Amino acid sequence: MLSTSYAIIVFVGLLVAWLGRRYSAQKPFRSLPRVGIDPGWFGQRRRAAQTQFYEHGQKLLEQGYAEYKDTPYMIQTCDDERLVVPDKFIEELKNLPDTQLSFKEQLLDRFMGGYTKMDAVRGSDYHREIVRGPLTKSLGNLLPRMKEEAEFALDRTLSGSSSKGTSPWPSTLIFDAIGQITSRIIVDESLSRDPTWLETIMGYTASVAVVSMTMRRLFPALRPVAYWTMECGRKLRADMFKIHGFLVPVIQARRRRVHRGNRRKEHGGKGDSEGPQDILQWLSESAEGKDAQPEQISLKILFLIVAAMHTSAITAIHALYDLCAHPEFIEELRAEATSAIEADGWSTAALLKLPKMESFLKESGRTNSAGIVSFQRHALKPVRLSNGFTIPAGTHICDAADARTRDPALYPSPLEFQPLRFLSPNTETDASSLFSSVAAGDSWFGTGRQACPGRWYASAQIKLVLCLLLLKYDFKYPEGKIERPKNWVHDEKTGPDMEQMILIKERDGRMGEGGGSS
Ligand code: HEM
Repeated sequence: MLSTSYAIIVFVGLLVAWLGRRYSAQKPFRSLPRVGIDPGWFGQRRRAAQTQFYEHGQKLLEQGYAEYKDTPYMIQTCDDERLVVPDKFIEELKNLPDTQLSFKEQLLDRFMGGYTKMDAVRGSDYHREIVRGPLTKSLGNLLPRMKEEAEFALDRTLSGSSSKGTSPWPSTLIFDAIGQITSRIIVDESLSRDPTWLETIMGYTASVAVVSMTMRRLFPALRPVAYWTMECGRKLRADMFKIHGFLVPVIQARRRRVHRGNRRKEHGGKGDSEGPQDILQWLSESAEGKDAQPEQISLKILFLIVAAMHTSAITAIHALYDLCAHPEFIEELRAEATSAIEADGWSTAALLKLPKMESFLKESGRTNSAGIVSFQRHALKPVRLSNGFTIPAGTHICDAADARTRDPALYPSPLEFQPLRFLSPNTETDASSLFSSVAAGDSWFGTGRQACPGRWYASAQIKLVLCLLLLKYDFKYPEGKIERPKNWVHDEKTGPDMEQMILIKERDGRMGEGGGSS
């Protein structure tokens, strides 16, 4: 009897504490408007609200964008509740330090960093600094290598499928080219062309996506069990294990080489000349303490693979689809690329003389959002907005980037694809007209201080692949297909239809037209 009363008292105490926590967590947002179904005080309508967002998130955010220009509003997404911040406030937030508004923390949260091991980048920024520093600064030196890999991969994919009498999927063609370039930039050794390594790094991002999506929908207490028992968890662990198995011996061998060189120098001999110029080396040289352990370096490479590969490939696939849908523009871009490369060779200088391509890529980015929200940040400290509202610590914020791209006040005739919409008369001096620029606030690469540090590399890589395609190949949709395929939208993600065919042949006619059809 006594123990029953005791249990009831404990239960009521816990319930009151839980209600108190929920009340104080939700209180700051109660005065704000909301779009979509309210999940309710006890989360009793959360499932319905999540399903609504999964199916109609894009429409809901369009509604929010139209109705709330001056006030932040709440929305239940497929995982947490978000505070959507209208454009008006982004200027005041975009340059806050990541100790206050953190891109990384929200990313690790959404991508289940503890399970996917992406949390290896928590607590240090070597990965970001390597990309922003040595990678970007070395672009000029890296370009010949990038071109070699792109040509190798395009040729491999096209000759492979032409020998089977088929056309490759454009998505396969682009993923192979981007994957091969990135592979060599990560590790400039024969490993970069090893088929098992390539297959593993290319499949790894998909494994991360599946695990994080699966885990996010599970009750937190069930996640550890799911991670160890579900097929997607097993696949992710196997991918990571294989990638470590490839990278760790390379890191160790390089360190042994440096060590031997240093000993030779100590004894008056000659040390080794400069080490390889690749991401693995830059990370190994700059990381300190625990971060310098080979497994930790390998985990940081895994993070960069997720950040770099899929994003770049999807951007290039969109661009290819948009080009096929605007064949009249192909000749214009081809002429521009031809004259830039005739003048400066295959160099970064040439890639900066493509004003039409820059505008075209920006328009392709505008009309094919990377996701329906952007500027995703986790508030680590409270932030006071100019309208007096304080964003509490712990809030996940975002902006309605996709809805913004169709705002006629910002983009006249927003539903029309205008390849030269962003053309600037002075591309060479007007950095904001470049695809890599985040100055105008409408970039694929994010906003402000924590915008993508890989954007210069990504832009060079995509322009390189497009130039190669334009100069060496003719491509078009199969007969009867005029418009580009519609993008899919689920949850907060969108992407191109991966199964659209295009016909592609070498321009000198050596390679026969593939047999793909729509
Ligand atoms: C077209 C390809 C790419 C797109 C569209 C893209 C997009 C983005 C976006 C939107 C962000 C978040 C920025 C924000 O919210 O303001 C980001 C962050 C990041 N990106 Fe990219 N990215 C691309 C390619 C790359 C490449 C090639 C690399 C590396 C070589 C890279 C490395 C990173 C890293 C390390 C971060 C995290 C930065 C941080 O922790 O503050 N990205 N990217």
